[in-house]
Amino acid sequence: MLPSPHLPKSPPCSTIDHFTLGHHGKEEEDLDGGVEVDPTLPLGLRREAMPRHVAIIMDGNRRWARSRGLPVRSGYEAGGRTLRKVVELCCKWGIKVLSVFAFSSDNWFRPKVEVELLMSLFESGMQEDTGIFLSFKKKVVICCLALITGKTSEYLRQLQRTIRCHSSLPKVALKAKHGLIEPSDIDISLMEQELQTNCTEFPHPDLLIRTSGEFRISNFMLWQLAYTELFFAQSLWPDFGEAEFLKALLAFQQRQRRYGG
Ligand SMILES: CC(C)=CCC/C(C)=C/CC/C(C)=C/COP(=O)(O)OP(=O)(O)O
Repeated sequence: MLPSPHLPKSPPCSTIDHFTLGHHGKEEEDLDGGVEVDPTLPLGLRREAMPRHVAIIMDGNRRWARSRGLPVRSGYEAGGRTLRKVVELCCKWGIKVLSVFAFSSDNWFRPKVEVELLMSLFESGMQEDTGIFLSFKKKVVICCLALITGKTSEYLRQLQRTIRCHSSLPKVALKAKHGLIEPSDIDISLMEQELQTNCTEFPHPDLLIRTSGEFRISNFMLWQLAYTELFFAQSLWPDFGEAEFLKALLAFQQRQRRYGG
């Protein structure tokens, strides 16, 4: 991965990279709560061709706020409301895993007040009874939580009954350093075993959506996105709604996936 021009050698502290929500394989049948899968899908959408894992770069929250003369806080809050709706739609339409790019290591260099605001949004988003992830109740898996400090980490510990936290960082380098594997053992299949998204049934996103008219994947899930179909939406994330989500899914269902073959 190319180093970010803005990123110093070590970020001020470890980071939430993304939230991945989804079923944890075999436990699926034991789970209760949450939004029921709707037996009927919107017109044109085919159940058998639904992406199992959708990833989203929720871009454009601050621009949304600025364009309305609102404080940045309002943009993130509106973005949070959009996420709640999208989580519900995923449950309803039978999308099993959703990953969202919530906070990248570069985001630590935003104004302190913004960082704190995002952290507090994550906390409220994870409230068991009211949070954004409620509709995935007892089905939530959070990957890539690396040593979050302070209140947020304490909060996450309390939620472990319903939310499974995975904080493992890639361990391949350490294994090699400690002589547990030879450098020549490091191949694609070994790297695949270490993916943090392996805590879900479907570690690789089928579809990536980025909002706000930007055509980049930035540093989001670079390994997992190798064969992912990309969809770029013009709307800013707070304006992204059911119609545009549907458009992305319909476009995905038209794609021919060849995986390089
Ligand atoms: C619980 C939970 C996961 C809540 C999610 C809250 C949320 C919408 C987070 C988005 C974070 C983020 C850094 C987005 C990038 O857009 P930007 O606003 O930086 O975009 P812009 O500056 O390009 O407009």
